[in-house]
Amino acid sequence: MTTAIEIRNINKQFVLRHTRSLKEALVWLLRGRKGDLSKKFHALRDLSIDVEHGETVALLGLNGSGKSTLLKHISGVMLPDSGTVRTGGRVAGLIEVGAGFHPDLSGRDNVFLNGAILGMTETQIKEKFDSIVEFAEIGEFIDTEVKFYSSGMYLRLAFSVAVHTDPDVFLVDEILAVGDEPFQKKCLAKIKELAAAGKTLVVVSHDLDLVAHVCERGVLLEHGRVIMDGPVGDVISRLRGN
Ligand SMILES: Nc1ncnc2c1ncn2[C@@H]1O[C@H](COP(=O)(O)OP(=O)(O)OP(=O)(O)O)[C@@H](O)[C@H]1O
Repeated sequence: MTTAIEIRNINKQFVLRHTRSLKEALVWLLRGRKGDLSKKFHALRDLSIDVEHGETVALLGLNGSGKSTLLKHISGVMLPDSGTVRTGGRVAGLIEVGAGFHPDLSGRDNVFLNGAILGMTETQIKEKFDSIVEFAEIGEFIDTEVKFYSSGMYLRLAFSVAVHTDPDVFLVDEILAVGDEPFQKKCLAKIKELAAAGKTLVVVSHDLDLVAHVCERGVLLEHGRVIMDGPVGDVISRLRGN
């Protein structure tokens, strides 16, 4: 196996904007703007992790532990303040449902837009278009502007485009939550099909039974650090406090 994702010592801080009183702002100005009026929050701390091609990894942890932030770094939509992120092969997936979709364009146009963003050529998208629409079960709504879609319809189309890009690394963030049950089952079957075909999966979900079903490896985050990395069952047991 070769490395699909190589993350070395990444750090990410967010600026927390606080509303300051006029007095505080005045004192800050009179002191020559010394210090920082905003506070910083360390979301990822010196985090390193390697994922081999074909591994299925669940990112686990309590709310705010940094799972989604880490996934955004793997996808490249976020850059670390320091450290490096390297990925091998095509990376696709669902991180924020609807990201990469333009609300004023139809579903059809968005398939072409999103497909292109995910690295497909126009010919490839044309070839797969019918299959994308069929999987999404969007039917006649494909020519409706996506701003009129329900969150489930967004998810269906976005998921369908992502799986049709033939990704080497597939990222999934808590997306199945907005789909109805039959579609969740269909997505899950597709995700397992990708895993069986040797694709690399990184999944963020609070549905521990689901991740135990889909992933073999678990990575537990706490305050932006990896505190456990091992078989998913062991990591889930720790998370559940067993
Ligand atoms: N763009 C941002 N600006 C400021 N703070 C942010 C931003 N994105 C994330 N954070 C903060 O970073 C921390 C980690 O967020 P993240 O979404 O990665 O957590 P998570 O483990 O995925 O949580 P959850 O289980 O609730 O989805 C949180 O405290 C969050 O408020």
